Amino acid sequence: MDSWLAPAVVVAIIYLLCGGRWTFVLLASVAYLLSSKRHIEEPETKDVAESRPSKTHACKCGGGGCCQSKKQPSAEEPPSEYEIDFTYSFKDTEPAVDLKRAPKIIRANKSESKPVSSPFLIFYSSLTGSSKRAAEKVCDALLAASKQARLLNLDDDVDDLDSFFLNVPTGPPPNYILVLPSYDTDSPIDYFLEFLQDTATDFRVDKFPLRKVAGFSVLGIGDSESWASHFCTQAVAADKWLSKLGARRTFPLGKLCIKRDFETKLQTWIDGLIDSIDHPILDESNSDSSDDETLVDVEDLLPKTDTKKMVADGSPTYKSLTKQGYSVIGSHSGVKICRWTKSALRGRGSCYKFAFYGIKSHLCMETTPSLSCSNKCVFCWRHGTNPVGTTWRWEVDEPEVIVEGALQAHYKKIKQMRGVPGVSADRFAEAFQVRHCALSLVGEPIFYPHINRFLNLLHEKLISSFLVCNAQHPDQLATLKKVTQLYVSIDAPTKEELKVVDRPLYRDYWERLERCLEILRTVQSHQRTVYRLTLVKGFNMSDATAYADLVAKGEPCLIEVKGATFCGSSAGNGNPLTMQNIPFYEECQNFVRKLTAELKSRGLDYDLAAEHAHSCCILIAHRKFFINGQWHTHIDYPKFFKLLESGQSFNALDYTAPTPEWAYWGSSEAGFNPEDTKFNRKQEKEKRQQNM
Ligand SMILES: Cc1cc2nc3c(=O)[nH]c(=O)nc-3n(C[C@H](O)[C@H](O)[C@H](O)COP(=O)(O)O)c2cc1C
Ligand code: SF4
Repeated sequence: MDSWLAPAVVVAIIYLLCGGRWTFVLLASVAYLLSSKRHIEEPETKDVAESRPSKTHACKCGGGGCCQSKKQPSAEEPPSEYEIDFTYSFKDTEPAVDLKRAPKIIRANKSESKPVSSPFLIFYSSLTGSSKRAAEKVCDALLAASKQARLLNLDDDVDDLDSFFLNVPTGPPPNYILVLPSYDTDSPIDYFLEFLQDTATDFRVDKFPLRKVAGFSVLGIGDSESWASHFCTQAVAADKWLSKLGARRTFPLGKLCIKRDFETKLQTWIDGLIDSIDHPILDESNSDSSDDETLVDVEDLLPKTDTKKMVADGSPTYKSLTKQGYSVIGSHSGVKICRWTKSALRGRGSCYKFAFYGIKSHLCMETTPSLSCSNKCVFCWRHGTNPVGTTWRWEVDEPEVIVEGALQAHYKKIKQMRGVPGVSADRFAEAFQVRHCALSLVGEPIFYPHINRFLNLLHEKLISSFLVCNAQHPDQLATLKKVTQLYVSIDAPTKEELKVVDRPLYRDYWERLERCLEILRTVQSHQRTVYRLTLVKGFNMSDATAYADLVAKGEPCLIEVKGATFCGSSAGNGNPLTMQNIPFYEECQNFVRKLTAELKSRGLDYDLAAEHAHSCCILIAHRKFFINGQWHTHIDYPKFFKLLESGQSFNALDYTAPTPEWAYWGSSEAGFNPEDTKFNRKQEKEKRQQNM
């Protein structure tokens, strides 16, 4: 029947039955309509009840009851939400730490953006090579699966963590894979984790900067047999911090033990990763979602350990340093006998410091109370294994231990020179009374929290102090007590170039440098201050004008300009320099001429004072050191100690001494002491061959 005909017939019957009274007709009609509506709805309710899953349905939430109220997705219609246990990705690995709430369920929402076409950036860090090999395998597998993939060593290829872990490279959003070993001793990953943590807790930056990456996965490499309670802790922490920074986890954290079926499990993880690319599981639950209550804080995940040693016995860093002739003193200091000390013992000449300041190399000890540094300079050999950091996070040794330890280690090395041909008996005897300490070996000496007590101990022993700092620690520089000579390294004249040359860890590296120069001109103007410029061709030699600006800022007493030294091939040590970057002496001479002209042109009273051609080193001095027609760049050491002992305030001009003429800029000796024997390796070799 037509839908309108039945109600009309009903209304007509009611009208006739109630004798034509419209009120009754109206009430009866409303009652009829209501009852018929209920009748229409009832079958629908029944349909939904029939669609509920049966008790035997395989539920992804593990019986937690979530699906009781939700419609079950069909095969054609993918679910909009996944729930995965990310706590342990491999069932047979031991739990790394005693989790407070386990197993941890992370709820993940399906993202709009798919990482399918995203390029992969595979970051790794490796001290002994296994993580590097694993990362290469991941990379090869991705390339074989026709994905774009690029390997990046976090310690060498990534100069600026900001450009990947605060900002994201431009272009299609990349997918990050991190392959990380774990070390309970200090390792470069500690700095990486410190960086992630600082970024995540820095209120000045975007709370979720890594939302822009397509996704991330972490593969941890460790040793669950020897480090059961610390197994892969650093990878676990990295996984959590990346998530906290807003990155979405596309594949679960893998934790592989190098001693347990490593290759097979690595392959399984890689296969799973590749498989997940086309079926992405995107987890973004750590980014400020309301479900955060189910998550465990990363601090809770990490075992509470004591402060680490910067260089622990037996650690890869320790092995690397000792292999190169360094003696590690305590846990963060080092000493090494330099080639000039050996040369001076054999009467073959001292280093440029003898020509410029009167330091005899056989009386000099090169040491550092902090092997760690806040830069990764291109001309430094130590990349990859060196401790780095912006804050002191290690155990601290007492200065007495370092001074005594360094002297003993130095004397031990001198003793080994006893039988070397050509060693002068007099110089050999003198060498057991160190007179000068060059705090310039590697690392950053003023980073050491007790640097002032350390300097006091040296001075008490009448050992002069030549302290070189990297212009990144203005607070420590401002409170530094008197040193014999205070250096600041100026490795590039502009903000942009400094970033490339020094690869600084601090974001405000340029402001720090500027503050340091300001401190030299003001608070530390009583010191004998020196700018040290290390010239690297193609990096920092083009802009003499900008260097002059920096000289005007800090008004140093002296400017030491030195051509960079080649410290071996770039392979393996992260040093990107080749011989092409090492300037010839002539190029250094041209540079200092330009710089001096630039200084003079703006009324800054500096001039070329001395040179040591053999070391490719030139000294520019303020004209106040040109006294009575003679340069006075040398130091009267006994006077320095006398003034220090007196407690009175004094400045650089109070303990100067005349520079010998053979060290003058332009002299025929070009800085070579005429009393020493010039040793020409090539000629000596030829002579030996003729005598054979
Ligand atoms: C000094 C030292 C400390 C280590 N500490 C840990 C640790 O805390 N947790 C862990 O799972 N593995 C630890 N390991 C094992 C390394 O993570 C493992 O050897 C790994 O393969 C090193 O990776 P790499 O070769 O890429 O540097 C340590 C190894 C050494 C030599
Ligand atoms: S400041 Fe010195 S120790 Fe530090 S990275 Fe540069 S060259 Fe190496």
